[in-house]
Amino acid sequence: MNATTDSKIDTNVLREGPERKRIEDEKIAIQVRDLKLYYGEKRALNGIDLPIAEKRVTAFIGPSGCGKSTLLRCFNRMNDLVDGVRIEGELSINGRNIYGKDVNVAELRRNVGMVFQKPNPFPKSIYENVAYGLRLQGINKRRVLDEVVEWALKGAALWDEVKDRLHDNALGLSGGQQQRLCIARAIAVQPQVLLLDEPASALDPISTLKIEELINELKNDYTIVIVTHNMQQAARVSDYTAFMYLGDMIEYTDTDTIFTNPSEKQTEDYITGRYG
Ligand SMILES: Nc1ncnc2c1ncn2[C@@H]1O[C@H](COP(=O)(O)OP(=O)(O)OP(=O)(O)O)[C@@H](O)[C@H]1O
Repeated sequence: MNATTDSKIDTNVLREGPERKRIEDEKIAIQVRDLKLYYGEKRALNGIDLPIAEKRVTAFIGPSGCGKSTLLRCFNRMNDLVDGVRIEGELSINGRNIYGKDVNVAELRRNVGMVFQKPNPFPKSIYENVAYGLRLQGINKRRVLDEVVEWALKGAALWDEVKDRLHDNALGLSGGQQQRLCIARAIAVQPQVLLLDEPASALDPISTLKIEELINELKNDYTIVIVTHNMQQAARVSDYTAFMYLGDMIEYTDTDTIFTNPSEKQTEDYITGRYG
């Protein structure tokens, strides 16, 4: 699947039926208010307002450099690790401002898992990759770990492929399997929110499909936010889509509407491949 050339949206992949989702009817898991982010002097996010619905998939789309990953990384304070970053505004998860003074960032990251573009398993066994977060929490009981490892690998649709080689090195898995392992590692600690930064961009079409099916399953239990360059993918997997441009949130609505009847010309130009 080509991330950049499939700009024509097959509307058959969009949900059918008269009911369109409305953010007003949703329980809001993450609230972003007037969020500004500066890398040194340069402003990368220009006052973003965005409610994110619980147990839904929200996609961020937009041309390269518009701030999608920067915004995603605000949700688990990954930007704290970048020198010279300054953030203004508010970002609450389940009603709690995650930039507040009393926030335990390690705990926040446990609660807000992240999967990156390039699969990044540790050079350890498949089993130990999944058990890693639990061991960090001091959980070492074999029986508990066995159960969670199996549950997470099943949740990530990888169990059947690896159950007979749990103690093999994770680096021996294919790229698509490694990415599902990273998803298993992320869900093993049972976060509430899962951030996916172009999780399928390095994968072949079959692995991509598996990841998309998995996202569909996972949204029963998790609030998912995904950055993708692939608009077919955004249309297939997400309930809500935000189109960003040069650090601004241009349009945010249900995915069906954004791909069939966007209200902003910039959105339309982007999804029809006129720029980006
Ligand atoms: N660590 C950093 N230091 C300085 N500027 C940065 C840093 N990371 C990102 N930027 C800048 O912030 C802006 C937004 O970048 P970001 O990576 O969030 O965009 P994006 O929409 O995710 O792009 P892409 O689709 O190419 O991944 C860009 O102008 C980028 O150059």
